[in-house]
Amino acid sequence: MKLNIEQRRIVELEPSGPMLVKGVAGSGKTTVAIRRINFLKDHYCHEEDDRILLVTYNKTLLHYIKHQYARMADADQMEAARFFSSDAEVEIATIDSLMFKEFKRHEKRIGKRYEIAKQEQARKTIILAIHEAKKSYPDVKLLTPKNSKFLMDEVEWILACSMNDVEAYQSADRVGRASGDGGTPQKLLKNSRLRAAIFDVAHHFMELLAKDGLVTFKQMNLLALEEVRRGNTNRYTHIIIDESQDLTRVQLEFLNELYREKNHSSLMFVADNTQSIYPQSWLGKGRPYTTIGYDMSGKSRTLSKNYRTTTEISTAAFNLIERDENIQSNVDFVKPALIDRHGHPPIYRFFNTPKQQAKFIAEEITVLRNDYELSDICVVARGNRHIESAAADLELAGIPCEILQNQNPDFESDKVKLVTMHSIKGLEFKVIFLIDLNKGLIPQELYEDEEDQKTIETDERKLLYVGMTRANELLYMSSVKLPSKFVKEINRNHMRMKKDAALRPFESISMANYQLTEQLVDLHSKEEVVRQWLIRELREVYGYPYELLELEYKVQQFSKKGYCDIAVNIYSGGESRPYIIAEVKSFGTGIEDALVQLKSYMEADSRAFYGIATDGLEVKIIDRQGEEVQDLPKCRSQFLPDTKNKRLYMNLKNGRQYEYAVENDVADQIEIKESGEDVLLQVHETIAVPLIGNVAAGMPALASEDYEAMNYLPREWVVSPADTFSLTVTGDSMTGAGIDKGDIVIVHQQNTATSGDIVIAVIDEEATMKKYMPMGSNILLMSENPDYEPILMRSEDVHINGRVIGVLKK
Ligand SMILES: Nc1ncnc2c1ncn2[C@@H]1O[C@H](COP(=O)(O)OP(=O)(O)OP(=O)(O)O)[C@@H](O)[C@H]1O
Repeated sequence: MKLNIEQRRIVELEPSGPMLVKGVAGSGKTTVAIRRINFLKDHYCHEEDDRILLVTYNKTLLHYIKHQYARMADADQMEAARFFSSDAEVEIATIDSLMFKEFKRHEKRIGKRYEIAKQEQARKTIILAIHEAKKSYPDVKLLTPKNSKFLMDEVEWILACSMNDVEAYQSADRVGRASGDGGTPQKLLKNSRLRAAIFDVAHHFMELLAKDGLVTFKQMNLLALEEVRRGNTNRYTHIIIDESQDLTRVQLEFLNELYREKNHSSLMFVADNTQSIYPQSWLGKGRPYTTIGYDMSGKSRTLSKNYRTTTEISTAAFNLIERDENIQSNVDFVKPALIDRHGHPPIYRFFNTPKQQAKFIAEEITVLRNDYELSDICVVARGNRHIESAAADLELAGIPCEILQNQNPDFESDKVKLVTMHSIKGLEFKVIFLIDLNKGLIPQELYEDEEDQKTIETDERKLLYVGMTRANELLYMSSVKLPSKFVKEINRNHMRMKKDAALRPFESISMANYQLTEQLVDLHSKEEVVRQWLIRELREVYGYPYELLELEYKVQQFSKKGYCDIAVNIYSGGESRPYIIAEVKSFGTGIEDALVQLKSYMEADSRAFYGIATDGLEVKIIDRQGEEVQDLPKCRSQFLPDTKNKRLYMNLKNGRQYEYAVENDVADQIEIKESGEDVLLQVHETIAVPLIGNVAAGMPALASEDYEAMNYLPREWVVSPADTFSLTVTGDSMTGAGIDKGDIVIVHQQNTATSGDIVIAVIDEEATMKKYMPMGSNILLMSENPDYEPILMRSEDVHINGRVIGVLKK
């Protein structure tokens, strides 16, 4: 892979202390971090004690990065220059393992062993701590076991941020907590009695745990920080911190202690705040780097091009976060730039039961095996429980799989991988199944207080964003029972119901927006909502106008009559006939019966080419042989009724006849063919000829704007556009010349005529159309209809108004 210019610049940047690389998901931040190791090793590790550390957030990412680094190292082996690189030590480790090591040193030094408190122990202890604090703060209402979750989170935050004294906590900005913006009072006011009470809870909590020889993870980190500050640990000349947006303040301070500042040293923070998914993260909440002692002005670089996912997947993922004010307003927010790589939009499916979801995944994977290795596929869920149950389902379906949290995962094993949304951060797979996107599961419903709940929803939204942006090529999303509100927020245009069909996922349509209601018998029937959704898809996605759709289409089956839910009628050879027929069932009730019905209708009326059966949840499209096909064809212009106004034009100037067609709503777009020919003649210029009345009415002044309509003709058909007008034929005296009542004659205004011309002549103030035959000083005006006698007039009694140069037949 060739790095882009900005990526290469970052890899090869001259070290000068702290720097920040921010970028969108998939922009190559980790790639750059890995490549930079070798660059630093080759050029900035010339002293004996120079060491490089790449820190990752979690174990899965660690294994993944080690796997990538090993691959890159293999490729690099071949480069001769690398034989001369330094032997500087490179360590790739998770932040937890680094801190745990230090914690162990701490234990050893003080000769005491701690036990990590289990969740249940911590929960019980916080309740005891609340009771203790209540003794000093009886007036603080929040101090009740009912709020133990809120208080536990706050205590954890105090520990994660190393708020050692109450003053520090009293003055801290509690970014990420309910701010009172929603009109409710802000709970955690600075310098408040409430904060003092919470700090007291934290104090009792730690004291109570200590009595039992217990510590929490956060306390363990504090002890590690204390230990590393003693200065007996090996330090690193270069530290690269991947996913730094997720670290707590204590973790960041710890890494700062591990950093050995030299003239050629560097400390690179790699971050994407849009992927900050932990409530206790420090920088990810938008805090400036100055809060940890670094001034990043002029020292940050941005990567905005997403190389990982297709434009379609990126667009849907971005749609999920773009409405969240908290995300958009973060100081380090970077808007993704899309690369021109297209693929399937995310496929979204909804299921009534977990079993249906499991069946769908297994079936889909079985088909995907034609194009993908099992190791390309990863199933992702919000929590461990769902991952475990999905793994069991896959095993049951005979699909080998492996949960990635396990020690030393083998990324290349021929097994489908399963992982939680938190652990998939930083990883990528060609195919991702995001399962159980259910109400209550994502966002988790943790707080009763609406404001508190809202604060965690931004992190939860980012978590789903992380999951969506892991897919290289295909992203499946699914819900069981009630869909997550996040899924409902993604614009339906960005998702599909099936991999190879253009149908968007089901969406319920309100009755006020029902279409073709004049054809409906029962607006309230359960099936109607599914039918209306399908009508909308046929209209908006496949382009079939409502005029082509017929509801309750009658199908004659021997002696029986059946009524098909929708027929899409198309026009062919001027005739209308069914092209697609559809059977719908009430939402989620299955499509087996619908398919049977559909097939019998298609057998009875063999004109339909395609059938579609759906219950809004499942969909099947079949051809007239009953075979399943991937998609319906889109509407083509030849399916529509002919909207052209076709007429015959008799050109009296050259004696030829033409087929004249004009689009109804674009009158100046005319098509001309010589009669009987297939080839369209080129019309270089059209002119508008006013229709100013009818023949019997004579000819009003041409200048009058009071004409009835315009007829457009090719310029070459007339002599002089300014002297040309047209009249509607009222009588039948010229039928023999092919000019009938209702036709339009095109007239060139002139006072003279030659023998045989058809003219508009005025006799006794009455206009008439006749054939002009001069006979000495007389003129014979002939009809082309044996019912009418020729009229012989003296020349001076006949006034010629114009000559008919063409006839536009009715
Ligand atoms: N210049 C490039 N050309 C082609 N592919 C690239 C380029 N840079 C990165 N990639 C690919 O894009 C994908 C994402 O890269 P990487 O994992 O480094 O991104 P990231 O910014 O760390 O993503 P995230 O923050 O979402 O974990 C990888 O498959 C990587 O190989």
